[in-house]
Amino acid sequence: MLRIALPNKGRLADDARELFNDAGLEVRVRGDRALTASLGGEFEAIFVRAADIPEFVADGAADAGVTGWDLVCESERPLDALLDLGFGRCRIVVAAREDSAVHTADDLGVHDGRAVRVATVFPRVTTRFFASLGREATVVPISGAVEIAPHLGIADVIVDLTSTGSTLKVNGLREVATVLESSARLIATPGTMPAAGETASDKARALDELVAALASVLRARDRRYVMANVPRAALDRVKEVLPGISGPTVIDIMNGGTHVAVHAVVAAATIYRTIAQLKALGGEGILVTRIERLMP
Ligand SMILES: Nc1ncnc2c1ncn2[C@@H]1O[C@H](COP(=O)(O)OP(=O)(O)OP(=O)(O)O)[C@@H](O)[C@H]1O
Ligand SMILES: O=P(O)(O)OC[C@H]1O[C@H](OP(=O)(O)OP(=O)(O)O)[C@H](O)[C@@H]1O
Ligand SMILES: [Mg+2]
Repeated sequence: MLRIALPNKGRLADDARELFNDAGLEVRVRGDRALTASLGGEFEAIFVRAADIPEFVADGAADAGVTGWDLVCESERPLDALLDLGFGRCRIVVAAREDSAVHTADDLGVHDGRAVRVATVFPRVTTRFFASLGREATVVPISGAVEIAPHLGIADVIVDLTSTGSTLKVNGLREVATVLESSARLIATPGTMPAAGETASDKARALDELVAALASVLRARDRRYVMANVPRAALDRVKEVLPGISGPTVIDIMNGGTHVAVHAVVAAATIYRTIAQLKALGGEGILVTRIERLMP
């Protein structure tokens, strides 16, 4: 049995569950407050706080887990990061009061004759960041609502998460420097994956299957399957528009005359341009669909 720690609530919980469902590992919980669930086959989930997941996985209480890279870094535990899951994108930043004299990392020196005071829920990441700048800092550990600290006079700056920037703005704070870029990761207990030449244990094989299943869903998410009827005479130029994985599939159309059908996997981000280019080349009956999974 491979035990996977998933966030029980908060920013990462819904996306993690959706990803596992899409990968065919359906989270079947016995009610809202259940702490464990079967994911089918040899997988089971435990639901815990995102901040505790690095510890649980490092200790082997769970074999794998989904949590933020920020929390993995803060834990300072050795962990195998197996996949960037693409959601929970945010940054840990240094922020100062809008009316303060701190504008860039260069201004993070001595304040009123003493080291800068930094309020944060990330004391270790913060300590490492200031050490990397060669600056002294006094870390003021706080467990939440950090944004208020500079206004209470208990800190000069904060180190906290931001994504849209609206929380900083609402609290009269200005971003000064980026400390870390974060997103959700699949992590595993070190040593679970077999090294080259080692025979895989049942756990290692299950973990390998999990990584392959999640990766195939992530790969599919930013791609689309395009089908179109195009003039045979334009095929060379169509191939430039539809590179596909190994070039587009070209299919004869019954009574298609001068037209053939082309199918290809393309980038979702530029699909609007692909469609416009196909149209410009005489493409008709253009159809775009989502892909559930994509294995290279
Ligand atoms: N604004 C955000 N945008 C994107 N991802 C975020 C954002 N805030 C947090 N995250 C990610 O989600 C993780 C968990 O944050 P979340 O807010 O769910 O819990 P928490 O505030 O740390 O703890 P709790 O609410 O359980 O006390 C963070 O460590 C980070 O990786
Ligand atoms: O840049 P923004 O888009 O405004 O996001 C940043 C905010 O999001 C997180 O808090 P969250 O909303 O998770 O609330 P919490 O403090 O209860 O964790 C984080 O701690 C920031 O306060
Ligand atoms: Mg939060």
